[in-house]
Amino acid sequence: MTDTPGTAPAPGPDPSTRPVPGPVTVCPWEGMTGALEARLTAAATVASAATDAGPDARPARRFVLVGPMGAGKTTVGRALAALTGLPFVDSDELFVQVHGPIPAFFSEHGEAAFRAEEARVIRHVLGRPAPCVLSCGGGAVLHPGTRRALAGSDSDVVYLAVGEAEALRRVGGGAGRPVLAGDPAGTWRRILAEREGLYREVADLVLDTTGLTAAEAAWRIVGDAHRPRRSESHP
Ligand SMILES: Nc1ncnc2c1ncn2[C@@H]1O[C@H](COP(=O)(O)OP(=O)(O)OP(=O)(O)O)[C@@H](O)[C@H]1O
Ligand SMILES: O=C(O)C1=C[C@@H](O)[C@@H](O)[C@H](O)C1
Ligand SMILES: [Mg+2]
Repeated sequence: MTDTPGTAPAPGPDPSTRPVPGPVTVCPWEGMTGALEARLTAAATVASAATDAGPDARPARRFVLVGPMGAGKTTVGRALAALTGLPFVDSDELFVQVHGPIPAFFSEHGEAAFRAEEARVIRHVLGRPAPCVLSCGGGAVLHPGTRRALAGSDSDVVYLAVGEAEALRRVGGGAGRPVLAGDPAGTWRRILAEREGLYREVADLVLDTTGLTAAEAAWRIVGDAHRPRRSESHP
């Protein structure tokens, strides 16, 4: 922020030593005209061709995966994309492409700025009429705007659940996941308790991946996709 001419500068610490405040003010997603835009545009073209093909044509779906760290959203998402031929989008991977590593962003800007950016990229993807597999970050459902976007989107939202012991085996010591820093086991349990209701609230399908391979989980999701979606059964 700059000072208005004629206004005395606000008292406070030397600005050069102040930490950089969040949130980030530029919207980098709108400038992302590269691989993401190309993939979503191609997928939208396929969807509109399917819709034009006649009343019996079945447009491709969009799958959105939510759930806690270690549930396998990224891994199962890739397997599901390979199985269905849909483009794969991972909100954490997009975040890293734009902002660099998540732990560094957390320390510099804080969690609130991360959530705001995460919500922005998810809304950007959901705002397109493009079938795809979208894997969300573990805490994406915390943002009310993301929950609204999920409820209003024509997507199959899948809550990938996982038992605590298996999740902790999968995420190891929590490397690269700043919210688990310090006490991965205790923190994982606490945040699941805080978020479980939100995962269930947005989900059309709950799938426990404990003991399943990623490929098996992907097959189960596809097998379930003939069911009416939540938005269809509760208009
Ligand atoms: N079904 C599975 N069986 C065994 N290992 C798995 C399975 N799914 C994922 N994994 C492994 O667990 C680890 C975490 O998986 P992944 O990164 O997909 O989780 P995530 O839900 O995307 O987590 P985050 O919320 O942190 O992004 C990876 O090493 C992955 O290979
Ligand atoms: O559950 C969480 O809060 C997070 C999960 C990861 O996917 C990342 O989005 C980030 O590390 C935060
Ligand atoms: Mg992931």
